[in-house]
Amino acid sequence: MEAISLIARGHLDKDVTTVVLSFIGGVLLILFLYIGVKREGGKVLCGPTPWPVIGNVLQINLKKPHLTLAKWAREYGDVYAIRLFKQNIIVLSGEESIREALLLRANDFAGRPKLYRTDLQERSLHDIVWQTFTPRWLALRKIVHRSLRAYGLGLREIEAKSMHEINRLLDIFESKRGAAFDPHMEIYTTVANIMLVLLVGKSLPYGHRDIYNIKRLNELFNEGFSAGQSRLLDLLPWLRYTGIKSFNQLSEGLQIREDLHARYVEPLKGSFDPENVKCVVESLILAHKNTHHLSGHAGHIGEESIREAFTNLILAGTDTTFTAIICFILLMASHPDVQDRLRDEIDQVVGKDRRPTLSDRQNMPYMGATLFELLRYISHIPLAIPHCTTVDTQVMGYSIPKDTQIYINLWGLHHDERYWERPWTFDPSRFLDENGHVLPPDHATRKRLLTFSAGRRVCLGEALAKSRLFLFTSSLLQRFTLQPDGVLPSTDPRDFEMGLVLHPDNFKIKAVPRL
Ligand code: HEM
Repeated sequence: MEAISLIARGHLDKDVTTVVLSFIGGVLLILFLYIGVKREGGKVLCGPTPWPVIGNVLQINLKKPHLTLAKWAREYGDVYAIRLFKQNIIVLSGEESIREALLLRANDFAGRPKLYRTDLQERSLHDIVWQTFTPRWLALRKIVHRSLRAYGLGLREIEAKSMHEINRLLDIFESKRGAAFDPHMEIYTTVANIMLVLLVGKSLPYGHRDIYNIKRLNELFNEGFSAGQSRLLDLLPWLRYTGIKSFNQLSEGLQIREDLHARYVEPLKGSFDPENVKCVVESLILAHKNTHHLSGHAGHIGEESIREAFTNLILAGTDTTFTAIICFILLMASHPDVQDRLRDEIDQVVGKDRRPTLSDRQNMPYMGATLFELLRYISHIPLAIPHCTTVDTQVMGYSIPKDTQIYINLWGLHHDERYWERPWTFDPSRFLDENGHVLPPDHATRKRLLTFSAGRRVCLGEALAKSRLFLFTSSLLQRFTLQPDGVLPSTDPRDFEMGLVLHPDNFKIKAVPRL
């Protein structure tokens, strides 16, 4: 204060005046940014204090942002704010805040943020995953869901389409005769093939270049759309001129995607027969033709949407399930007690003379509990996909303005000590009651498991993913004992590599035949 009054009276020399004024300006700027982040109206939002200009960027582990966000949830609570450069993001971590946002205020939180990465080639205008909450998106999601149901979600369709591919995989495992091998590419091929059959009506031979192309595209988009380093491209789009890796990854991915469209989507338009629709892409072509008269309106399915839906589904439907199966194998090899108990259950319910079917699920509670625990423990889509508010709204008494970006911290929710005893222990029994039955869906523990998220943006492939996981895992353990080859990589998901989807390190396995 004394300095200010000296300046006002002109008693300080010019240099000192400049220093003092700069200091006061700096303090005011920090206060301004601080208040900007913390006070969104209503209750005052807490959060790590942002630095001037860059916000919290340097305080976050950009390789594993979910670890930092979970740590901050313990410090600042279930609703807190962070700032990345000039962008405010609200992080929801607790059960109450996530359920209120996604279920009670479903429409308010159903948007997707506008990001440089998803706006490239206007993809966010036509796809399911990144398009924001509009009547047009609703119409597209409804049609894709309906066609997934028709060509993939019915029990008979899934079983027929999946078991053919799974049997091919099991024969490859058998051919290894118990020797150690790396199962990643074989499993990836099987999962991708089930999606291809569903989407375009055909599968590819093992080793086909397009399986590698789909895998490469998945890797590129997985890194390119994570909440980690590649996020910088949204905040500072000019970085694309600096040769930044994430921009090159996106460009390469977009080219592979074009090539896949040309080889798998375009030919179906030529051979399309409206009387004999056999797969999801053909049913979208039919919807495109049937909605032609609505051109320019919400209900119209454009050509771009057919292509984008193909990309969304082949990517979302492959990497997520592939990673869950790989983690299952890794956990079985390191938890022989769980593996033995599962095999006993399979032997008892299915026996050895037939393959498991989806109708066996209801009689296999330990398998059900193990798959729930797998999805909780690995939480391999740790921050879901960013949401965005569509109107001025609130959660747990905190006011949140329209167009605010929201992170749904599933990782934090699934490893929160308030809800899960020993959250870093893999323990399927937490999903069983005292009689050995799987906890019912309305049990508090089940309601806290939100691996597929919830509400308007809930995963479109939840039923498909759960069915395929059951068929894969039960068929695998029916025929093989899974054993480690030497030292396995860490099974602790905190060590997994970050992307939109987390992955463990590669490993080899022995699949010793049982039958
Ligand atoms: C274990 C397997 C899977 C897991 C854990 C998983 C999880 C998720 C999660 C957390 C989201 C984000 C939801 C949100 O933003 O709140 C999501 C979205 C989505 N998933 Fe899955 N998923 C899996 C498998 C699949 C499969 C097999 C398909 C394909 C049929 C699929 C298609 C989608 C689509 C299209 C979206 C975007 C939905 C939208 O934005 O409206 N997923 N998934």
